[in-house]
Amino acid sequence: MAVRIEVLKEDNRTRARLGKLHTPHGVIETPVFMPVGTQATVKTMTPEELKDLGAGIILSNTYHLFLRPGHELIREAGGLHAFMHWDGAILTDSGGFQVFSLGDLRKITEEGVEFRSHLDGSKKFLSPEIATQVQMALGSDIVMAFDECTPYPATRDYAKASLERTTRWLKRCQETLTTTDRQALFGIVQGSMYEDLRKQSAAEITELDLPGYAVGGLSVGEPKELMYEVLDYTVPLLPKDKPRYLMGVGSPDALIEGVMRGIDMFDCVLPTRIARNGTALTRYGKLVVRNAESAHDFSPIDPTCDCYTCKNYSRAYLRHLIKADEILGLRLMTIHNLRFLTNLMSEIRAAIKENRLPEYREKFFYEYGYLK
Ligand SMILES: Nc1cc(CSc2ncc[nH]2)c2nc(N)[nH]c(=O)c2c1
Repeated sequence: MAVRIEVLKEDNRTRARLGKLHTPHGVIETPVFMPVGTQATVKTMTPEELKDLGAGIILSNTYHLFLRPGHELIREAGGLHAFMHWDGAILTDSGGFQVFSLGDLRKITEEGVEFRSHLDGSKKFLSPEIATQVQMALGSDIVMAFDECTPYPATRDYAKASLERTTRWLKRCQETLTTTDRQALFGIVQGSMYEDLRKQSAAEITELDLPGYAVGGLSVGEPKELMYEVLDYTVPLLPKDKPRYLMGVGSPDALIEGVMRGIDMFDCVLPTRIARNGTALTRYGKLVVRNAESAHDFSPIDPTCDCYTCKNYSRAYLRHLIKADEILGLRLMTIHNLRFLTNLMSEIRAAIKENRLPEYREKFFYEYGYLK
């Protein structure tokens, strides 16, 4: 069954949409934040805990699983859903981004990318064909095209050559997929921070009439205001009847700003990563639980939060666990941060439904400390 979005409502004052993302592994309400499970696990969480937290779709990574344990082993296990005991939806990133940010990059050619594994330094090669075949072996519900995430900053010439190669690579991904699997392929718009290049990339990508489109090449170190500016002119170029996915975003404020600009899907490693080093997300801003100020604080991270951690544990205890490098600390902090984000997204969906998203943003930003 194809991946498709059912847009239930378009906000009357912003570009926000309320929708349902239909996938072979369930229907997910949008806008949605997708937890990241890079190595076939959302670190420290069992699939049952993820479901309890409200997660319906998670991300995993071609690059990592290709290197270890290998996609053939996962195919042998019956695919990624069976291998990791997750019956919700899975979106897999194509590996391009990770090669640039993780592997010891050797070189990019028209054929693909040669690199050295970050695990053992051995020479590896990923191409649009290989990245697509890996994702088919994993059996993911949403397959991301093999793209080059144009680094920031980039010259116009580099950005133009890069987006044009990404388009050629997308066509090779599409040719690799069978007709049925093509219904899972999302294209990725590049073009760095140049409006005319974003227009060109969007035109080339949307010509292929894919089931969904991602805005790539953002959240790569540029100022947030610049990211929002690029979204302002890029998102309207994407078809309204297809899901829009902003890759690698983000923090609570960026999630709200992205929804206002018409984004349906988000993912970011930060919430789970900062949880493991003792930082909690709250509606009042970030709380660094490991700091001394929490040592004698026997209140929960956030008294308004309904998560298992906030209902049963104090900041003092969490600080102790994190300082003592206790595994339970990693788990309790992750539970809180993921629940915070699923609650944030459901509050955003309610605000869209009730025509009060701009007011919700104002209130959130004021409480969160963004509007002094
Ligand atoms: N910022 C950003 C983040 C990611 C990783 S998204 C992700 N993969 C695994 C977890 N999360 C990107 N991935 C691709 N393929 N292209 C991009 O332009 C891009 C940009």
